[in-house]
Parts: sequence; structure tokens; C-alpha cells
Amino acid sequence: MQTVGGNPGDDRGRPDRSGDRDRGWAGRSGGGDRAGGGDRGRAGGGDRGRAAGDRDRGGWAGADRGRGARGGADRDRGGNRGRDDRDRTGRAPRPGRPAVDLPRQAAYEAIEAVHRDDAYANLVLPGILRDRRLHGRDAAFATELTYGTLRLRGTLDAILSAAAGRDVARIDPQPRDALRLGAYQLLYTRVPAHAAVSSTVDLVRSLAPGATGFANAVLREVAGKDADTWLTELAPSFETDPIGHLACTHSHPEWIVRAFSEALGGDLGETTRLLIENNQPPPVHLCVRPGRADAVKVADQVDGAPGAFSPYAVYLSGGGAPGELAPVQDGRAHVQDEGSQLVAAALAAAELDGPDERWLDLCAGPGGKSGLLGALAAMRGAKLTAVEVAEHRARLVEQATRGLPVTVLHTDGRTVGRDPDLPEQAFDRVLVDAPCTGLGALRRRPESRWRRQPSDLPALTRLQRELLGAALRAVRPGGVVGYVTCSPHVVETHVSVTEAARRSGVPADFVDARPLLPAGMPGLGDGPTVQLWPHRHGTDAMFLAVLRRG
Ligand SMILES: C[S@@+](CC[C@H](N)C(=O)[O-])C[C@H]1O[C@@H](n2cnc3c(N)ncnc32)[C@H](O)[C@@H]1O
Repeated sequence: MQTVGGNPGDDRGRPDRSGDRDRGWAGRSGGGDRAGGGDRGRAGGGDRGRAAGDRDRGGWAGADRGRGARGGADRDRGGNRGRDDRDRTGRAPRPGRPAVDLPRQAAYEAIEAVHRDDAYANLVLPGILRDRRLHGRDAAFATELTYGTLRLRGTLDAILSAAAGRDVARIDPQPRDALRLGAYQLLYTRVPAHAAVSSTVDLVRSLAPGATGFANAVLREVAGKDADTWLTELAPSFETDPIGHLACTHSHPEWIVRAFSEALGGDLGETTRLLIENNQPPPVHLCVRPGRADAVKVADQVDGAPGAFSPYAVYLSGGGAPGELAPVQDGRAHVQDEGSQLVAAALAAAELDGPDERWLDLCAGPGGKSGLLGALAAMRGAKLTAVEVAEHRARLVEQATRGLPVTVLHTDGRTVGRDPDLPEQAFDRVLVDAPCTGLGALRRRPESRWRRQPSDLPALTRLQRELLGAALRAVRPGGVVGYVTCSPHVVETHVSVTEAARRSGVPADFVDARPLLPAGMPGLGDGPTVQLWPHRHGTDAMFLAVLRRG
């Protein structure tokens, strides 16, 4: 075990599959994922070009409408030549490379990095925007194109396969990503078709000149129908294959649609609403730290609105970089989904007999919930131990909890009973915010739905059971354990909790978690556990089970 100190790290750009849905607080981009309100139409699709406005006034780039997509010759010489050859910074394009406008170039680079390098869009895009000096509307447009294209990849690929007459898997990676970007603009934004086609053709020419004609033909085929018409033709019928239908029309893998449907009791109407919500740009919430500031006052200051449920939540209203807001800079608030606030606060709200002095967060990185729990602990004279196994994330916890009564331990949470800093039966409240698939935060991680696989589940659920077992050993008799995931998959929620409790050999009973959430909160089900939902509560799909040790 090590106690963490020293310089805070920076985990931007590091792939990490640990289910870190709250990473946004540590490094969200200026554009964030806030390109606009979003059209709640069929396959979702973010902001449908609002950021684009009338940016694109080019012609069809010399493209010859009406030819089939299966042509392939390079027939669109001239590309976007009618437009200014200078990019938006006024620089002339590099010799030999056709001009591609900067927001689309930035979006392409981010999408390529996600697919080629396994990067995370929310981590890689801010650097690309910075390098290309994109701000304001241009940054918002690039963000929308990146996130929208990645989210809707499944639907776009089905349409592109049909338009190209071959499986997208057989198209080379660079033109394939460019085509996805072009098809997204054509089908899910208000970018004029001529601009979507010409800019994409320019992009393909710069990446793979030999594929220019093919790309031009495919895009003109895609542009021949709107998204609904394509999906009516391509999606399996709802009557014979409802899961396949929803997966295709709302761009989710089938296994995830099935998992959501199961968690929602087989209600396909609700499942549909969830899928639509998952394709929207997520809201950004602040958690105003109790004892340091008041949410209503902070909401006024940042031009936001107080949250509907969490007394600490502020809903941000516009674009910009939340990390640069004064209350975040000076430690009065941090960026955190309201659902995460609610489950952390619920643990602190559970009644206890006896002492209430030692709290433990067994999976703390990057520190969102430790920040809130630490602030609550400070108000009550309690102390929090925050455990994190990944060193750079332990440093982030240190950074997030500075000035609070929090000790950060860089160690494995399963060492309870073996590590002198993690004795058995020593803590009054314990949080296990377990590593999970993150299926409850798909809005924030546009690529994650395509990366996650059912085969991820066995290792994760084993870790979840072991960590919850360790938490049950760490809590004193009469103390409470909160088990949280940002996945609603029943294997990670109900199955993990019941199995861990059964195998631990520690006597424990479920506490009804519903009264631990704000009074009057709708849609909390029959208890004793709680499942929050984006489409019901506007939060990530957080699961909470509370157990009391006998
Ligand atoms: C879902 S995230 C926690 C998010 C965090 N509670 C917050 O609100 O910011 C799960 C964390 O558990 C950490 N983790 C994974 N295995 C662990 C272990 N065996 N012991 C301690 N931490 C672990 C991961 O590195 C990751 O940071």
C-alpha cells in the first residue's frame, strides 16, 4: 500500500477500461459534448447541424448526381474547388493536400484515433481542437460530428453497406471513417447535402485518392433517401425481431439492447426511450460541495439551474468548458452527473446506530464521489479513506479531495484485513463504486457501446463480487455498505450483489435505498435497490444497493 502524495497526474488520453464515467470532471473539453439540444428523433443524432448553421455554401463539388454508388471511378475532379482554398485560420492548405475545413478535419482525426488507436473521444478531441485552434461554433460543430458519428456508427454502417453494395468491413479504414462522417452529416444534421458530400469527398481525396470516386458515388446513394426511409428498408421488422429492430434503428449493439430491456422488465417502449436518450448529448452537471457553497447561488453565478433532485446539483446550460468556471476552479464545485451525486449522498443519509466517524470509498478514482463524501464527512466531523488501485487515478483523487478530511490510499481494495490501513470491521460507511461496463453512461462515451463486449462481464463481475466482499469485511456490525455501478446490466447489479453477499459469509441485510434519495423522486421502483435512468431521471443509469452488516 502507498499513501498518495506529490504532484497530481493527468490522465487525459490514457485508455482505461475501468468504468470511469465521471472522468469528465477531470478533463472535459471546452466543447464537451454540448453541441446543442438535440433532436429526439429516430436514431437520435445529437444536434443535427445546429452548430453548422449555414456554414456550408459550397456546391456539389462537381459531383455528378444520379450515378449509382457502385461505380468507383474518380469522377469528381475539382472537389470543393469552388471554395476558398484557405482554411479557417487563413493558412493555405499544405501543398498536395486538398482543403478540408478544420471542424470536419478535426472530427475525422478524432474518429480515426478512436478506431485506430483505441482512443477515447472525450479525451482525444480536446487536444485536437486545441491544436487546430477551434473555438466556439467551430469547436461545437467538430464535437457534434465526432460524437454523433461515433454514437450512430451501427446505423451508419448498415446504411453505408447497403449504399456501397458491400460490407463496410471491406472498405479501407480511412475512407470508411470519412464515409461515416459524411453519412452522419447527410442523414442526421442540417448540413446541406452538397456540403456534406463535397467536404467528405475532399477528405477522402486527401486520405486515399484512389477511393475518391467510390466515396462520391456511395455518398450520393446515401443522400438519395432520408434516415427513416433507409431504416424502413434495412431494419428487421419490430414484430418479428424487436431487439434487432431497436438495435438497428437506434444504433446500439443487440446484446446491450437486450440487457437494457431485461433491466427494464421487458418494457420495449421504455427501452426505446432509453435508447433515444443514449443518442443525445449528455447534460453537464456540477456538484456544489456542501459546506463550501450553496447550489442555488452557484447556479445563479454560472447561469445554470439548480438540479431537480440532488440538493448539490447545478445543471449547466450552455457550451464552454465547465472546468474553467470559477466555482470549479476554486474548489466549491466539481463536474459530476446528478445520479452519481444521489447515490453517494444516499450512503451518507443511511441511519446508523453508534459512531459515524470512519468512512471508506473502496474504488475512488478519479474522485468524484470522494469529493462529495469528503465534503459531507467534513461537515459531520468524520474522515474518509479513499482507495484506488491505479496510481494515476489515485493522484486524481488526491487532487479532487484537497482540503477535505480524506486520506488517499493507492492500493487494491480487496486487501481489506491484510493491509493495516484497511482493517476489518473498522468503518461506519463504505462505498463500493465498482468497475463495470459503464453501460449506464453511454451518452458520455460515444464509442463505448461498440467496444464493450459480453465477454467483458465475467472478469468484471468477479471483481465486483470481490470488492463488495471486501467492503462487507471492512464495515463494522451495524454499519452500511453502498454498492454502486453505472451499469444497469442485471448481472452487474442484482446478480453481483446477491452473489457477493451470499459468498462473503458476512451477515448483511438489504436496506431500502429509496428513502435515502430525495423525497418525491419518481420512478424508483419497488426497492430495496434503486436504478436511476437517463430517460426517467435525466441522470446516468446508476444502480444502488445498500446493505447493513448484522
Ligand atoms: C467506477 S470507477 C469509480 C469512480 C469514482 N468513485 C468517482 O466517483 O469518481 C471504479 C474505480 O475502481 C478502480 N478499481 C478497480 N479495481 C480496483 C481494486 N481492486 N481496488 C481499488 N480500486 C479499484 C478503478 O481504477 C476505477 O478508478
